[in-house]
Amino acid sequence: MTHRFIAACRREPVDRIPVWMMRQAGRYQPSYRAVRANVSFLELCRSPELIAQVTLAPIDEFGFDAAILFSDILVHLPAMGLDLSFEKGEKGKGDGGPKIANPVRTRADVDALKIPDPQKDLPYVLDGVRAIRKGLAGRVPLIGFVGGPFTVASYVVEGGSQGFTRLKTMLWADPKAAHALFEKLTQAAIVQIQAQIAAGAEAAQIFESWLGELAREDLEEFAFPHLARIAEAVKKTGVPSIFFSTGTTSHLERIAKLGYDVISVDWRIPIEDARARVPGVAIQGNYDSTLLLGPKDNAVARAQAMLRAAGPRPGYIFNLGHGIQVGTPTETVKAVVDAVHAFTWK
Ligand SMILES: Cc1c2[nH]c(c1CCC(=O)O)Cc1[nH]c(c(CCC(=O)O)c1C)Cc1[nH]c(c(CCC(=O)O)c1C)Cc1[nH]c(c(C)c1CCC(=O)O)C2
Repeated sequence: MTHRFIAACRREPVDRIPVWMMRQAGRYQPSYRAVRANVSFLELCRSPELIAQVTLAPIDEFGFDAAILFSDILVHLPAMGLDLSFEKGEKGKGDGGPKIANPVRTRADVDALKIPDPQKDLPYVLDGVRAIRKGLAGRVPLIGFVGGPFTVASYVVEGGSQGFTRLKTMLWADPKAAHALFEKLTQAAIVQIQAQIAAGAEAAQIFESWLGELAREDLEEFAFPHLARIAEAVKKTGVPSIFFSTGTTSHLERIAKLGYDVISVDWRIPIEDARARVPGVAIQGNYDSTLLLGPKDNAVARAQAMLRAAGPRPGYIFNLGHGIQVGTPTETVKAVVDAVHAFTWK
């Protein structure tokens, strides 16, 4: 029988509303922090056994309807020739953000980038996918993922989480270099997502988190053509595709034409508006993750209100508008997941 998460991606009727949460494996969980006490973030991403362990933990703990591969949108950068590390954050707060010691600034830097070979360069990701599928034993589907070209480029050009000014300046000052960079990052995304699917991923999410930084004409020139190619590549494999971004709901109708089965929206749009504006795709979202930091009863009530607003029409997946935050109480996550599963319109 088709699982309710896959059914919702395809806009088919479901027995209960499927729910998962972006970053559902992470530092808000004591079990994750225990694993990270002994290994760095990149060591964790490179161990198939640990990948499987941390991916499965939130499924067992909260009963989510989908698992998401534990990895990162930047894991392939060393294979492209970039010196990636995750900085140590403040003591007791885990690692800080990503750092790239040799960021891409010129056309020559772009030309030097290699396209990764997932079998050779990222075997631990694919072994991780296989280990997760084994551990899941068919309980819920596994989502594979890659970063979108604009979002990955922002780290590659800025050298870390330092905004978008350098990358956007490159668009105007050297558009040929920018196009060449997006082209390489698109190819890298396609080979990775295809390899994850071949290894057993049953859906694919594209994290284009920072797309809302671009104006419409720049989206048309530098982003949408690449994102449509990634959608096309996933479509050929037969698994459902999910497109995630933030700050982009003013372009929702256009994004719905990129070829993805599901569009993940943030909390800046009422969920009923998102569903009404693009009835030809499934919608995922759009709960404000900060609500999970507040009182549990309010978090549950707001989840129920969102479901009422989303309405009974097939093609809806409960998720957050962006990732779950450090400090989120696990009891609140459990209460919200249970409330989604208990919800009916009758
Ligand atoms: C922008 C981005 C990155 N990585 C990712 C994105 C896009 C999604 C988004 O917008 O939130 C994607 C990502 N990163 C991670 C996942 C795992 C799957 C999941 O549970 O959703 C996914 C899907 C684990 C992670 N990726 C990272 C962590 C924290 C690392 C730790 O354990 O200390 C996790 C669990 C580190 C990371 N990785 C990245 C940054 C900026 C940081 C530092 C910020 C932070 O610490 O939260 C790059």
